[in-house]
Amino acid sequence: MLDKLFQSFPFYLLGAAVGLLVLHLLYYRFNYTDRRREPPGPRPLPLLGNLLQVDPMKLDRNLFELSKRFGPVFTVYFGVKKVVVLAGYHTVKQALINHAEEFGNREVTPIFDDFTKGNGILFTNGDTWKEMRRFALTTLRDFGMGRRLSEEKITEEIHHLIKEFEQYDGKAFNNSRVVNYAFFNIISAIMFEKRFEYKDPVFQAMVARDHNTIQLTGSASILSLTYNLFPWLGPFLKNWRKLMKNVEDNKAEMKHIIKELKKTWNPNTCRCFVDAFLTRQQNLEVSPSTLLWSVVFLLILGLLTKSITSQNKLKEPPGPRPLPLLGNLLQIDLRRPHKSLCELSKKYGSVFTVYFGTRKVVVLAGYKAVKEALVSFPAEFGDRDITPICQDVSQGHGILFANGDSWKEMRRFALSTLRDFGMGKKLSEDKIIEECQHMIKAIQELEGKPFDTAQLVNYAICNIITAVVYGHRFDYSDPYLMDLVKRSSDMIRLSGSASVQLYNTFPWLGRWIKNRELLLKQRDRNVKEVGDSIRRLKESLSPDCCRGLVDCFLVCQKKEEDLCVTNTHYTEDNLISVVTNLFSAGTDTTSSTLRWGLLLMAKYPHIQEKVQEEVRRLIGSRQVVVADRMNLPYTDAVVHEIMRVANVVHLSVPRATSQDVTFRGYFIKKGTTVIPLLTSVLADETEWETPHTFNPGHFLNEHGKFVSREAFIPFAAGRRVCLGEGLARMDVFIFFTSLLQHFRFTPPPGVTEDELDLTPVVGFTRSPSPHQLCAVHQGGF
Ligand code: HEM
Repeated sequence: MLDKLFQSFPFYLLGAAVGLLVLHLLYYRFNYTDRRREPPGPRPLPLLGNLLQVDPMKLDRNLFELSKRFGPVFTVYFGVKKVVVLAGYHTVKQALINHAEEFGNREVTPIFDDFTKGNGILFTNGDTWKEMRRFALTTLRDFGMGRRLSEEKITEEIHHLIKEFEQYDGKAFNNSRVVNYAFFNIISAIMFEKRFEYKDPVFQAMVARDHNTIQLTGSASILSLTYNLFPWLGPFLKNWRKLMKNVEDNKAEMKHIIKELKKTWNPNTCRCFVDAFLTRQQNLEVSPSTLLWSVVFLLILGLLTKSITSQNKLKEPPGPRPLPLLGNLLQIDLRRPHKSLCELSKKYGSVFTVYFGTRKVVVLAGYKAVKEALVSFPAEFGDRDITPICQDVSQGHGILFANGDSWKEMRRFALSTLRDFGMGKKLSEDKIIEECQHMIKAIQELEGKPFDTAQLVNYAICNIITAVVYGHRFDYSDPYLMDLVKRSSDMIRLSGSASVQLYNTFPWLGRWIKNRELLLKQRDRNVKEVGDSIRRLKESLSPDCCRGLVDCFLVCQKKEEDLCVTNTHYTEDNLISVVTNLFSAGTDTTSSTLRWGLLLMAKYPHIQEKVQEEVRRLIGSRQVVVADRMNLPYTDAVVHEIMRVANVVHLSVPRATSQDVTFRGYFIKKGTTVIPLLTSVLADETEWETPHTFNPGHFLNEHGKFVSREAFIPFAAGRRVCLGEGLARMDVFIFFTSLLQHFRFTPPPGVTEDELDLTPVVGFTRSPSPHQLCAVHQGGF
C-alpha cells in the first residue's frame, strides 16, 4: 500500500517541489552571503524575491522610493531574477556614457526573444544589432528624421487628423484611436511610402493589434511576473497566446506590403525604408526576417513613443516658430494686430499660438471656434487676461480688468443697476432721446459747415453714461465733460498704443515707456475727479431716491456696513473702478460706432437715401423710439451692418483660461492669454456673403425683412459678454436714425465720396481716422 503511494505521480511531484524549494533556499543563502560585495537592496524572499515590495504595475514609482533608501545603485529581485537599478542623473549618465561598453547590451527577456528571435534592433545584441542600427540610422536620416521630407509627411498627416477631429464638431470623443492612426501612418510613410485611410479596416486591425501588443507586453502576467520568470508557462497563459497571434498577424500584413513593394522596387530609386533595405539586401544578402522585424519594431516603437509623449505632453495649438525673447513680434504688426492674426489663422487654423515676446497667446479665429469657446466653455475661457498695464491701472478692482468674486459681485451689481437706470427701460430711452435732441440742436447751429464728428458724438454718448452713473448730464461746453471725454479717449488710445503693447510684453521696460507714464497720470486724474464726484453725491444722498449707479452703490455699501459684512466688495476702490470702466468701455466704443455710421452714409449716399426714404415713409417727423426698430427693417439692417464693419473691439477684450482646458483637440494651460479674434468672426468668409464690403443685404432676406445673423457678435459672447450691449444698441439705433431724419451727411466741399478714407485708427478700439463731414439740414422731414 505504502509502496504504491510512494510510486504514485503526485508523490513524485511533491518530492520534486520540496527538493526545488530546499535548493532554492540554499541558493539564496550562498547568494546572500555573496551579496555584501554587490549593490545593496531590500532582502528578497525565496522564489518571490522582492515582488511584495515592487508592484510591477507601479514599477517606476516603487523603484524610485527604494532608491531613496538604498542609494543610486541597488539590487532588487523580480522573483529569482536579479536586477540592478541605476537611479539619478549622475549615476545613469556615468553608467551609460563612461561605461558605455559594459552597460551597452540589451536585456532580452523571454517575451522579447519570442518576438524577435534574435532579429531587428530593439531586442538584439552583437553584430546583427550593430549592423541593423547603423543601417536604420542612415536610412532614417535620408527618409525620415530631421529632414524636410519627414516634416512634410508629418504635416500632411496632421491635416488628416484635423479633418478627423473636425467631424466631431467640438463634441467629446476619445482621441486615442485616431491619434494612434496618425502616428502609425507617419512611420508607415517612412517605412513603405504609404499612408492608410483611417477607415481602412485592414489598417484599423493592424493598429489595434499593435496597440494591444504594447498593453499585453506591459501586463503583469506577461512582462514582470509569470512569463518572464517562468517562460515554460507561456502556452498556458492567455495573454501570451494573444500576443503571439497579434505579432504573427501583423507580420503577415507587413510581409504582404513588402511583397507588393518588391514588385515595383527599383534599386536606383529608393522610395522608402523598405526599398533601401532591399537594395542593401541585394548587395549584402541581409536576411528578410531581419527586415520584417526592423519594420515591426519601428512601428511598435512609433506607437510606444506616442503613448508616452501623449501622456506627458498634450498637443498644444500650432503656430509660427517663435524667436528667443522676441517670440513672433516680427510677424505681427503691432499697429494692426488683428490683420496679422487673421493672416496667421489662414495658415495655422482656428486655434493657434503666437508669442508676443515671451508671452504666449492662444488666438481663436472664425465664428465657430470663437463661439464654441466662449459659449460652450464659459468657465474655462471666462477669466479676463490682466496685462501688466491693466494691473497698473485697475489693480484688480472694477469689472473690465478683474476676476474672481469681486468681479462677479461688481458685474452683478452693475448689470442690475443698468437695467434699472439704463438698458431696455423707458427711463434710459428718455435720456437717450433728450441727449439726441441736444445733439441735433448743436449740429443745426453749425449750419451745414464741415465739422469733426468726434467731439460732438463723444460728448453726447458720454452724457448718456453720466446720466446713468451720476443721474445728470453736462452742457457740451462744461469743462468737466470735456475733460472726462478727453481722459476716457486718451486712456483707450494710450492703452492700445504699440509702445504700451511692448510694455505688456516686456514689463521691465516700464519706466522707459512714455505712454505708460501718461496713462498712469490719467488714471490718477480719474481717481481724483471720480472720487470728488462721488463725495459730492454722497453729501446729498437720499437712500429712497437713487439718482444713478453711484447712489445705488453707496446704498449697498451702507447696507453691508450696517450688517458688519467683512470682506465686502462695496469698497471705494471698486466704485471708482466701476465708474471709470463704464466711461472707458462705453464712450469710445459707442461713439466710434456712430461715427463709422455717419462716415459710411456720406461715402455711400444711395444707402443713406434708402434709410431716409424708409424713415420718412414710416415715421415721418415724429421722434424715433426703440420700438420703431421692428418697423424699419432696412434701417435696422444698416445699423447692424455698421456695427459689423466698424468692428470697434477688433481683438475683443482678451480673456485668460481659468483652468487647464482641451479645446478642439489642443491643450491650453490654465492662465494662458486667449484672444477671441472678433475681426475674424465679423468678416468670416464662411459666414458672410461679402465679408469685406459694406452690404446691409447681410441682414435682409429676399422679401426685404430683417434677419439676424448668428455670426454677428460685436459684443462677444459668454459670461463676460459686453455689459453695456443693450444700452449701446439703443444708443446707436436712436442716434443714427434721428440724425438721418434731420440731416443728410456729405463729404466736406472739395472732397468726393470716393476720397472719404475708411482707414481706421487702431488702438484698443478701431475708430475712424480724423475727418470732417457736413450735416445738411432736412427739416426733420
Ligand atoms: C458699440 C458699443 C460697444 C461694443 C462694440 C462693445 C464691445 C465689448 C466687448 C467685445 C467686450 C468684451 C466682452 C468679452 O470679454 O467677452 C466688452 C466688455 C465690456 N463692455 Fe462693452 N461694448 C460696447 C459698449 C459698451 C457700453 C455702452 C458699456 C457700458 C455702459 C460697456 C461696458 C462694458 C464692460 C463693463 C465690459 C467688461 C465686461 C466684463 O469683463 O465682465 N460696453 N464690450
